[in-house]
Amino acid sequence: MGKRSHHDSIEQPSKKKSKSEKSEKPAKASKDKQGNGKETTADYSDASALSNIPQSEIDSFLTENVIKIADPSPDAPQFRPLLSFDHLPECDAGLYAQLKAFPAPTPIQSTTWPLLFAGRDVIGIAETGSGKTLGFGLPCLKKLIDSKSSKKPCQPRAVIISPTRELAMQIYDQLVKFGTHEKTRVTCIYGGVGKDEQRRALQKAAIVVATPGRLKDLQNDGSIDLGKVNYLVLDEADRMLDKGFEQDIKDIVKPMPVSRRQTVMFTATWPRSVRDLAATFMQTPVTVTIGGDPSADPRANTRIKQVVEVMDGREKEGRLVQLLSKSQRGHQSPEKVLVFCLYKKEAMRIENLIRNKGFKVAGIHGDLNQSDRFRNLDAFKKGNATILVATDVAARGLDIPNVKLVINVTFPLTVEDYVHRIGRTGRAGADGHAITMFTETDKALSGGLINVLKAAKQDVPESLLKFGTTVKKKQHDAYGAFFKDVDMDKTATKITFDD
Ligand SMILES: Nc1ncnc2c1ncn2[C@@H]1O[C@H](COP(=O)(O)OP(=O)(O)OP(=O)(O)O)[C@@H](O)[C@H]1O
Repeated sequence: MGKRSHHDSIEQPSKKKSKSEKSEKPAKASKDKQGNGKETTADYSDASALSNIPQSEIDSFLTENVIKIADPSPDAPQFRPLLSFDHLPECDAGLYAQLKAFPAPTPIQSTTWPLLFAGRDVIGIAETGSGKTLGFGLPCLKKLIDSKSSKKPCQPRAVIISPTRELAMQIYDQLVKFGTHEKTRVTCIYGGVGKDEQRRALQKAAIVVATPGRLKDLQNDGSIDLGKVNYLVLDEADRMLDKGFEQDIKDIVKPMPVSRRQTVMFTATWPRSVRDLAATFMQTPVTVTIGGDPSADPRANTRIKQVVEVMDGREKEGRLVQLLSKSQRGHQSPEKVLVFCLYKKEAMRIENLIRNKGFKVAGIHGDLNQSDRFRNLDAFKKGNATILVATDVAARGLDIPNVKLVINVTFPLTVEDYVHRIGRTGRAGADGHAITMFTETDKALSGGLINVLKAAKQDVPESLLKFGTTVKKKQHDAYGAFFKDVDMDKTATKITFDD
């Protein structure tokens, strides 16, 4: 059987056979145009150990992991997913040393790595906690290590943009951990702290991880020149493309050369509302989806047990204390619990309530200064505080070990945000548990929530069904950007984005 026939099981344009299918030669991306109008310097082909694997094994891998690869370039070379770290292309500088801690690439890594090594633009959609950071991070480091680029000051080659400061730091930490030899060439810039040290670090940075506001600031005052960027990542891409960030992203991307830039977008949720805008930043991107149809409703990680409790708003605090007592006092060591609120003022009130009940609690929201935000998150990571009360600033991307339970005290503004919030538990193959308090004021989102529950084969309570199953076409232009239209806390302040 021809080695390319695995495309039968994945979404591909049917018009023509690719060049590699016709020749039956191993697929290879080179300095040639790739059928997508882009010049790349990538040189990638399947490793011989990978080429020798029977096609049936590749097909089983794609089917079992429900992997879809949609490539709009029929003539572009196609590659096999990497089934093992042994299938990675050669690279100097011990880039792969830290991978020994893991048994194998996760499906999103297996499938997107070859495409990224080959220089393609990629949209990667996979459940929360499935290793997307290394999915875009490892090819980024490899590109840097392989390049013989000059080390001009303040002209980074790669930019990774993240919606929050904590997530930017987490991505930075991962890159430094894997790219030990390049660590001095990676830097992280975000708002809420001084600019001078960041300007100094930019002098030798080849990879910059950043939040959009501070990156734009430093770009505007001439501290950074993005004209040589050839690898751009939007992590949490749907958030980065929503109305709250759209203009910043457009401004940041403007000086980056289109023809040589590889653009990469990763997320767990990919609503229709951002897809057209995404296309304007990319050139014939390959869309890789793990675990389901990208056009369906947002999908939660199926290892998370989701429970929705419909109640009156006045019952929430009593129920919260009850749940926390069970998780903190019924065990030898208290479980780590993440409690989500919608508003900053609400988060502060709930944090005080929990503290007054004698639990070890910390908080994270936009009204805290940055050092408090980092300190409190760290206390939770280390277990010095076993409960963290957060706004949606902690909903996306944060990889906190051993969070056993997520409690949503107030439902978020979108079902996508719900999927990200509960995704703070059940990471990297672990099981998780999420309990959501749902009131009549949230009923506009009942249809979307019901679909998320059903898709993950979770129980849907009768009391939730009563609110209706209709899904509104468009919920909000910007997740978390608006004041919720509910008079539950008059002093609550709007959730703002990070700079
Ligand atoms: N190949 C692998 N095998 C096992 N664990 C892995 C592998 N790659 C990464 N991980 C671990 O999985 C955890 C989750 O990874 P990561 O934070 O990248 O998830 P994510 O998909 O970006 O999640 P989110 O959608 O919430 O941002 C991390 O602790 C990471 O170290």
